[in-house]
Amino acid sequence: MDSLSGKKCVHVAVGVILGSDGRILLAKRPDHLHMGGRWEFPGGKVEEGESIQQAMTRELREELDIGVLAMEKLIEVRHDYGEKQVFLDTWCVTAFSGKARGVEGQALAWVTASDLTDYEFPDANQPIVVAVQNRFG
Ligand SMILES: Nc1nc2c([nH]c(=O)n2[C@@H]2O[C@H](COP(=O)(O)OP(=O)(O)OP(=O)(O)O)[C@@H](O)[C@H]2O)c(=O)[nH]1
Ligand SMILES: [Mg+2]
Repeated sequence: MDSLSGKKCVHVAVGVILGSDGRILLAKRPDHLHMGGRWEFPGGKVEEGESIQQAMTRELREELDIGVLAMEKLIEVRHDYGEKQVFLDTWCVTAFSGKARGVEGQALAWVTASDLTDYEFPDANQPIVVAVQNRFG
């Protein structure tokens, strides 16, 4: 809990998943969720007692049925949505096992770093897109 605002800060594991051809995996958020209909980097909330690696591994197994083999830190982004604050703990997933599929029925897209600007992301994601383009663009 953020003691200044009293608003809960949600710690989110965000995965920039790199395919073997250098493209990046995006997933479409279901319409009924927060920021629904926008494209996101797969991931989800870090649970109590979990490390970021454990959370990323669990979320990407649940959402995409892949196994995280290697990840490295990219950027930390804090954003206030008004109704909630998010801490997007963003890592590049540089190696994974299996073939990604949208386990929850979500659409997936493999996108080059330079094409990321064609996609509509949640409001917090702009610094992530810039960081990805700086590193891989
Ligand atoms: N996964 C993900 N979440 C993001 C991104 N950008 C962003 O603002 N978020 C926000 O982070 C929060 C948590 O993400 P989530 O909804 O994926 O959490 P989750 O998988 O644990 O789902 P759940 O709510 O069903 O437990 C949401 O409010 C979401 O809008 C992003 O690129 N990827
Ligand atoms: Mg999620």
